[in-house]
Amino acid sequence: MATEHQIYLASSSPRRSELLTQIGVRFAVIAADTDESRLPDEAPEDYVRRVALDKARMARMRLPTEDARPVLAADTAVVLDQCILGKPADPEDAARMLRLLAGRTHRVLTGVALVLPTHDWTAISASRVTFRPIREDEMQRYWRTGEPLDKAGGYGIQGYGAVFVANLEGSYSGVMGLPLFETAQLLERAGILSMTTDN
Ligand SMILES: Cc1cn([C@H]2C[C@H](O)[C@@H](COP(=O)(O)OP(=O)(O)OP(=O)(O)O)O2)c(=O)[nH]c1=O
Repeated sequence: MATEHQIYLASSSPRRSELLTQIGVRFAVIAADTDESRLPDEAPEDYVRRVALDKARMARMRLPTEDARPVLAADTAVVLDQCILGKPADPEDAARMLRLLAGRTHRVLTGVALVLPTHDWTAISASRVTFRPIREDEMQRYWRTGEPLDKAGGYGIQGYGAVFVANLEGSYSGVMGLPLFETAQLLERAGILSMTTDN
């Protein structure tokens, strides 16, 4: 049936849904609840890969076994000097993050996982983002837009946060939360083609 979903997206992020829609994949959203704490000495790349996989596996476990459709999940981290900046807790935390990022280059890593009944596939997208210097009053105003709250590193490249981005090397969709090149590769390996409605 043409309208039936091909995969599940284990994510509450509206950005991930938006990005997956962009490449024509038919999906149903399911919850992705997992412990996102970092293990001792865990490299940022290993962390995003593991958390993405955990999200997809946990969601897979809640599906009926006879439903063999793949589950996709992702995890995004903003990394500066091997430290991971999560989502800001309050305006002070958001300003602290922007002070760290301002006038410097940081990395944005997104791990993607596709879990099928018999095997799992993962991929990582790594980008380098350079911010221009940011004034204190801009930080306060940016917080009041409401944008930083639910985003890793406290900014959204797809929103007002774009004005801070002097340079991007890598994947725009990866920074936004779902790298479409890597995601499409995983889906194609699983026999799911985007840009078509006949599978
Ligand atoms: C850096 C950056 C992050 N983000 C977002 C993407 C992710 O939603 C979020 C990182 O948090 P995640 O923990 O990766 O994801 P999430 O909790 O929002 O959603 P879920 O686990 O249910 O899939 O930050 C942007 O939207 N734009 C950006 O420029």
